[in-house]
Amino acid sequence: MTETSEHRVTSEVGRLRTVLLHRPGAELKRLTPRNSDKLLFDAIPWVGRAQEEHDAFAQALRDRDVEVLYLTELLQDVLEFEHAREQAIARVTDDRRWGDRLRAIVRDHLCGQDPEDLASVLIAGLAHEELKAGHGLVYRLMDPADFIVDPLPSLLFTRDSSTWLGERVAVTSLAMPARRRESALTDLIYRHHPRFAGVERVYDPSLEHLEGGDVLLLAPGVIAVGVGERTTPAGAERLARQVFGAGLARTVLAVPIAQQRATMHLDTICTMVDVDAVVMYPPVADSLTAYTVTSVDGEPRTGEPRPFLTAAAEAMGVARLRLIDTGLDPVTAEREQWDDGNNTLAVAPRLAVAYERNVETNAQLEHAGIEVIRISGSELGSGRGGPRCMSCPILRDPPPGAPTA
Ligand SMILES: NC(=[NH2+])NCCC[C@H](N)C(=O)O
Repeated sequence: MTETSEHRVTSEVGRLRTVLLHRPGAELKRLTPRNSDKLLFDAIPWVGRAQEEHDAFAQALRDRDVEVLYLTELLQDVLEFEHAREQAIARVTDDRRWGDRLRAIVRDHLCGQDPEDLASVLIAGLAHEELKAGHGLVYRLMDPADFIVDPLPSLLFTRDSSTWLGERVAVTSLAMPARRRESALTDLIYRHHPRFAGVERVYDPSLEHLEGGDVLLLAPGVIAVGVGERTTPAGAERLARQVFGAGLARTVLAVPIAQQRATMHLDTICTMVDVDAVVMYPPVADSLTAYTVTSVDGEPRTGEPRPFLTAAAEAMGVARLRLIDTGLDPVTAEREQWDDGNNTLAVAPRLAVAYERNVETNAQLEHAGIEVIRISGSELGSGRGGPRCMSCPILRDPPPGAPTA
């Protein structure tokens, strides 16, 4: 592809032009106190309000001339194509819990659906009572509160199931069982949607676990990858091998993070708001380390661990990375980190979307010269994700040259 490519992302902060979002829908209505843990939500969201909040988020982006693509619409588009429908149905019916009889019934049910209804099952799942499955053993012995097809409430966080590196898409390999099927949908979209015809891949769901929330494009050619609850060391090593092979990066920084829910991805503790500035959770700012991985004849070579901020600045070719703290005091910092105060989405250098509730962090950002576009996220945040998690940038302008002093 050329200069005029419609898909290219080389940094976290270059002017955002196109983004993929998922407007939450019926899949959130599936959440109950019984299943929310397994489905990775910390509270039961008020769905109508979550949709309003999401619409306001999308509008804030459009107001800054960002093109917003919706995952559901792209999925419905591709489900018009027979071969894409077949793949989608084959993938969703490949479930060992079912047995042949239930599988045949589900397949029949799905084959009769139009693209809208099929997309809806693929995203919101299929409840026991929604299928008239006759008297087969598997169906009858199933707990009626269980799903035949599990819903995907975390699809809202489009950052994780695919991520763009240069002109290539990485369709990721999600670690949590509740989310694995998400990348079957992004895979389908990138494989069949005319908008993405000819796009090459740099990662695939069959590879080692890697989630987009762990991947930060610190600067053109420099990628940080969090290694923790979601991305494994093998996933980071594989990513390095893939990006070196494709000529997409010269340095990958593997950054170990605590294997906890609060820090499930690197972007829960650190996001970029300028070419040389990050908002970061203070308790980790000094302790975070990075293993610098470089390419020696195409093979990843790993150096000794060093402080993340030093290793990052050096790889990026800046004198230092400016640090903006989450919160003011340790307790506020912990609360605001939990509520995704670190999880900002840069629309351009020094212009970022953030949840309004993180009052202290947003004040710190403004104090440091960052313009903050505040959105409400009381319901959206119940799945533990902020503006960065909820967005997959597809096109950004190249970032302006990073200052060297
Ligand atoms: N990039 C992120 N931080 N994504 C947040 C994902 C939240 C989602 N409920 C999960 O637990 O997987």
